[in-house]
Amino acid sequence: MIRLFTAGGILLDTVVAADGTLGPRSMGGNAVYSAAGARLWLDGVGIVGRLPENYPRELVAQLAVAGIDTQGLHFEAESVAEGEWFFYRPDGSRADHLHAPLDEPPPHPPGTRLDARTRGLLEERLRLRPAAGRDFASFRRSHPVRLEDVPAAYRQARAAHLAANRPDQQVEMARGLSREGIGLSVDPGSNAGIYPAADLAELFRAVRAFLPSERELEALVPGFGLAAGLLHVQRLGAPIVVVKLGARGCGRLGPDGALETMPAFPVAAVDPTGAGDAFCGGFLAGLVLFEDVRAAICLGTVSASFAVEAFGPFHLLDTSRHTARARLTSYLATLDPALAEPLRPIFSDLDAA
Ligand SMILES: OC[C@H]1O[C@H](O)[C@H](O)[C@@H]1O
Repeated sequence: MIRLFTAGGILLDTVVAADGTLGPRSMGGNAVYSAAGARLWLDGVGIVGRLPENYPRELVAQLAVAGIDTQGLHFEAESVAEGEWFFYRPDGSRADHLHAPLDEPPPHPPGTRLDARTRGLLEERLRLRPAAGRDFASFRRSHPVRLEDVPAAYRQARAAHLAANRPDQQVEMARGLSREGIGLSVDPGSNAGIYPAADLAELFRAVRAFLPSERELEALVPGFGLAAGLLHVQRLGAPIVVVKLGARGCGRLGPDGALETMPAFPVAAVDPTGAGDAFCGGFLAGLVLFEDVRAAICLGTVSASFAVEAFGPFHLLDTSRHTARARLTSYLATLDPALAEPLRPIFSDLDAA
């Protein structure tokens, strides 16, 4: 039985980490990382998305072996010629919209630590090269995930996470799924600043939780800053709003209206790709299990901590629930006791999940 599903992109990513390490080409995409983040806590997690005809079938099979239901994945007749590349900078920012042909071997063996000059030249080369065909971003614009992609077997789910998608279809999915009684979390992604106001109002009416990054919140309500931005978005109608702050954790307005932040779990981060998505999946799993926002934040935080420990989603996907629970306990120990103590009895229910 599907309890929760995620919908969004399924891509092929290549990452150059902030320390210059070139990662292997990996399965990526916001739907994958958010599903992985949820699966860490729950069985019955499905994924909905559209894939190009030439997407490696073995990666989809690997996702299924890791416990994600893949009947919501649909292959299109069209192929993609170019994979995504991301370059992280030491300050945590990322250069994206960079692509290279999928049929070309990587310029250096994965695992190579590129020095600053080599890395800069590679980024520049990818930026300047003419496109050799369809990339994943344009594929997703032509083939957005749609409401009708959600299989009948998923319509009984308690919850769904709508990862960044073409805005018209994200709103359409939110409208349709909320009418069916499915509790939704939504990540606007980099489209945050381009939603027409009427669509945003409709989106906020349909969702339970709105989960932008700091940059996306700023794009939605420019110049407000965190606390006032969160208040403004909440007043627009989103019942729960949590802003993702990257390595600084996340924030929301507490019951007294003041900004309450919760830290990230400190790990040796290898690749931050997908951390925000993994947080969203873990967060929604937490809402399904506990109906408690702080508890949901803890689960999202732990999911994100595993996502950043390796390149690609399979380290997170291969993490056992036992290991996740142990990290949750360690995370609680990093929190202010006033915050942590009320959460301990809530998490004792995790054994039954
Ligand atoms: O944010 C992480 C994911 O979304 C992007 O679309 C990348 O593919 C990446 O895997």
